[in-house]
Amino acid sequence: MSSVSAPQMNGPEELKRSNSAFESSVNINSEVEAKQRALLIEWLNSILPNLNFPIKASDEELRACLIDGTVLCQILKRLKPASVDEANYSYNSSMSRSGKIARFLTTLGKLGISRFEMSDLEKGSMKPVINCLLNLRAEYITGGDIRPLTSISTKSGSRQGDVSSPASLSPLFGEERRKVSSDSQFQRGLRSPVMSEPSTALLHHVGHKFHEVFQLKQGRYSDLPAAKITEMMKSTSLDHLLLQNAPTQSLLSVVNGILDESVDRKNGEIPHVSYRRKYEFSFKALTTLTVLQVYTMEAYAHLLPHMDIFFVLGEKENISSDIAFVVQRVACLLRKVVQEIERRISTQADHLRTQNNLFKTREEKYQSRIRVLEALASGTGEETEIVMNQLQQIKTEKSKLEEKKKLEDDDVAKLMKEKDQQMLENLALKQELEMAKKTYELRCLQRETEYKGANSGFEERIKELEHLLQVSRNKVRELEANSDSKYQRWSRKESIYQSFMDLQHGALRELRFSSDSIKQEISKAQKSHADDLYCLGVRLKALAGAAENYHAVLAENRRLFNEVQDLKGNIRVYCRIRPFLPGQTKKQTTIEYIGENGELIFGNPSKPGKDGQRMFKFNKVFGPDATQAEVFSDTQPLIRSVLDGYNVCIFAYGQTGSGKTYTMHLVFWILAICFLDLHTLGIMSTSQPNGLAVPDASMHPVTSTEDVLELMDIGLKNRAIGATALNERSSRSHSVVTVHVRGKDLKTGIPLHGNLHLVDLAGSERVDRSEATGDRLKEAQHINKSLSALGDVIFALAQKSPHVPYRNSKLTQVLQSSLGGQAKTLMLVQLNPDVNSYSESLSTLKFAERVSGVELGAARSSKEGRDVRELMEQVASLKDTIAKKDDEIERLQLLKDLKNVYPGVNSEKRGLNTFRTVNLTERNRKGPLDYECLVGLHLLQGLAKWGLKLEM
Ligand SMILES: Nc1ncnc2c1ncn2[C@@H]1O[C@H](COP(=O)(O)OP(=O)(O)OP(=O)(O)O)[C@@H](O)[C@H]1O
Repeated sequence: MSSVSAPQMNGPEELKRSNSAFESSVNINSEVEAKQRALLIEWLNSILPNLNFPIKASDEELRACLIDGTVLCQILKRLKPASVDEANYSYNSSMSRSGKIARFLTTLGKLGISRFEMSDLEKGSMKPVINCLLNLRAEYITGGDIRPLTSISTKSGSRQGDVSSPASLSPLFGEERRKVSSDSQFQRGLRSPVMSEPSTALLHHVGHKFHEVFQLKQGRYSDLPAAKITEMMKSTSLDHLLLQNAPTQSLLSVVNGILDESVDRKNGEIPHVSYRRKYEFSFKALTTLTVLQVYTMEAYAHLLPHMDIFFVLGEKENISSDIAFVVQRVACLLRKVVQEIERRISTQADHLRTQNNLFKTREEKYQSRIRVLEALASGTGEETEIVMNQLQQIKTEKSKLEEKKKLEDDDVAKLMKEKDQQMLENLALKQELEMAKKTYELRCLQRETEYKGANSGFEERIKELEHLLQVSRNKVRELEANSDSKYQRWSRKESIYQSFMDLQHGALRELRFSSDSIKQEISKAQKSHADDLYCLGVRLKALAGAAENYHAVLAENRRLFNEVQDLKGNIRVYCRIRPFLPGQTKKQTTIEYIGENGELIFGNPSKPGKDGQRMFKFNKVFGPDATQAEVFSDTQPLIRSVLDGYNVCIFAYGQTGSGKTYTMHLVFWILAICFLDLHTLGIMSTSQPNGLAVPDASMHPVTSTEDVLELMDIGLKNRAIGATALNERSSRSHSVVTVHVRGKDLKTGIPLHGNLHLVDLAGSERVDRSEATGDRLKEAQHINKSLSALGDVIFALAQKSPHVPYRNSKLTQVLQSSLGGQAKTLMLVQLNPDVNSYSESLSTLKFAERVSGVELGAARSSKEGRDVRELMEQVASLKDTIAKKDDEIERLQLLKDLKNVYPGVNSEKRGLNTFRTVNLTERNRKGPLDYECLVGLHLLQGLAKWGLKLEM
């Protein structure tokens, strides 16, 4: 550095030139870019003559030229045809744009030339593209002639006579033509009066150097020895520049170039925008060398923080030492520039001081001359005075001019200051504006994105809403149509209802009127009705009393009728119809009608109509629903007459399985005293001393119900029972229970003796139906024979035949006293309603009909001394009583008819039908006779105990 001579500053002229250079350097980058672009276009035109691209084309025009990749391919084809063959590519129109560009970039990569991105060619700044192509140019060109890229390594072999190369090579940079060429350009730039001109060349040159350095970093760096780098850095033209005593602005341009290159080559890793802005700002503001120093230092200070990036990259690629070297070299260069600038500033200061001294000396010289002239002037008289005056005038003018000049200088300085300040403010404002613009753009972008997002959402929403609106409009239309139609309907209905209401109101008025009149009528009717009701109540009371009497009279009538029957001596016949048994499936009945007064219509199912019907009449017919109690209540008076000393015989007759035992069962269990199994009896004697018709029969005194039951058990065990096809437990024998009652009339002391025969006959059966065989057949034949004998006896009695064949069977012998004497006889005819038993039932009914016609003669009690006349009188009085009762019945019948007209009177009927349980003990005490009849008492008490109710 000591060898560098001080720069020759030509005072204000140099300063003015510096100022203009500073101003022009504000646009240095754009100018540099324009020149680089022009250089590139010039080169392109030279290697591709057909291109003929305008030199002053803009970035965008250049982009349009290069973007389809064809020109790039042509460049490659021109520069490196081998690459086309190697890759076997054909650069023709069929290849896609991106394919061509990619190929170009690949080839660049192979050549170790830093590439641009595809996006750089498509949009944004074209600077990376231009730099890349300039690098390509720098790799091989010498003045528009093609140097094959394969010979890049042998740079010394490049052609002489490049347009850009100087005539003579610099002694410092003479090793490589390319470098010499660049350096020569630089030197030429230094000699140029325009400051920007050499700076462009310098920038390009220094940029090229840095490009090499950074290109090594990207690709071949590791292959390059450190010594080579040192050599490269040493070979920079900066030292030369300093040695050439280049203007300060040139130095600054060099620094600018170094910084630009370093920043550009950092691939955007360094925030060069802010750095450059600050740099430019400082650059523009530099009006003095002091400021220049500040700028340089600041630029350097800005560069330093980014240097660590080199180290980071270096560490990554194990090249830290080399990078560090590069950075140190850069720092060294910058330091040199700074030192040079400092030196020049101090030199300028010295120069200014020297000039100042010179001006002062000159001023003193002029002053002394003035003084000499004054002295001369004072000694010459008038002329002198005139001269003096003139001199004085000149002096005044001069001082005025000096003052004016001073003022103007002050004004100029002030204006300069203001101008600088204004510029600073402008820059600050521009910066702010830029920032604001960018922020605004960013916000605009954000807003636009948001707006787009929101807009699409809104559009969808609007569509939905429009759809909904449409739907709701349709609905509204429908609803309107509906409501219209409804409104019309309703208005029609309203008018109808209105007229209806009017009618109704009219009708209501009429109704009210008629209701009032009806109310009056009703109150009248109520009054008369109450009167009628009162009368009716009175009548009803009378009727109730009469009805009660009627039933009492009816009962009495029946009793009297029975008594008449008894007096007549007829055998009473009660018919009982068995219900269908649970197992019977065919439920076709032969019984067609059962009357209250003993009528029975028996029908033949095979002969429907009146032909198949036959009517029978008995004393009483019990239907299938009749209970045991009902049957017993009708037979009970007959049993009671035993206590009056009468002989009573009750026997059940009917086919097998028709219910004989069922009916007699209850009576047997209570009344039996002696139980004779006729089947086991031997020959009977009719005149036994004990009054029994059956020999071997024993008499057992009983004092309680238990005694009777015990005797019954013995009898049942002795009775022969067997199963037939018609009855599972068929009684295979006749059974007779005889109750002997002995008593005494307490008034007269006359002894009384009555017998009760309860006879359960064995069932009559058709042998073919009962499927009896063997012993059963013999039994059946025997039974049928005895029954037939009974039939013969009955027939003889009915015919009033002089001979009654009692002796034909044991049965008829046992029943002789009951059938032939003055006994009260009741035959219970049992019927099976099943149609299969039609013929048996018919013969049973015929037999019963014959029996009912048998007159046994008037029954007589054993009360001795009662003669016939007395009995006849009794009959006569009874007939009278009956006649009276008949009258009474007629009267009551009338009342009954009246009651049917007024059914409300029925509540009284219940009292008439009430059953009363017989208090036998009390009755016996009140009765005409007081019996020592324990058996009868127990018998009836037993009935009461079993809950039987007897209608009295
Ligand atoms: N009124 C009735 N109510 C309910 N079941 C009855 C009635 N009459 C008879 N039966 C039933 O019919 C079946 C036959 O009755 P029962 O043995 O009394 O006949 P039967 O005439 O004595 O026969 P058999 O001459 O063969 O001894 C029995 O199972 C009995 O319980």
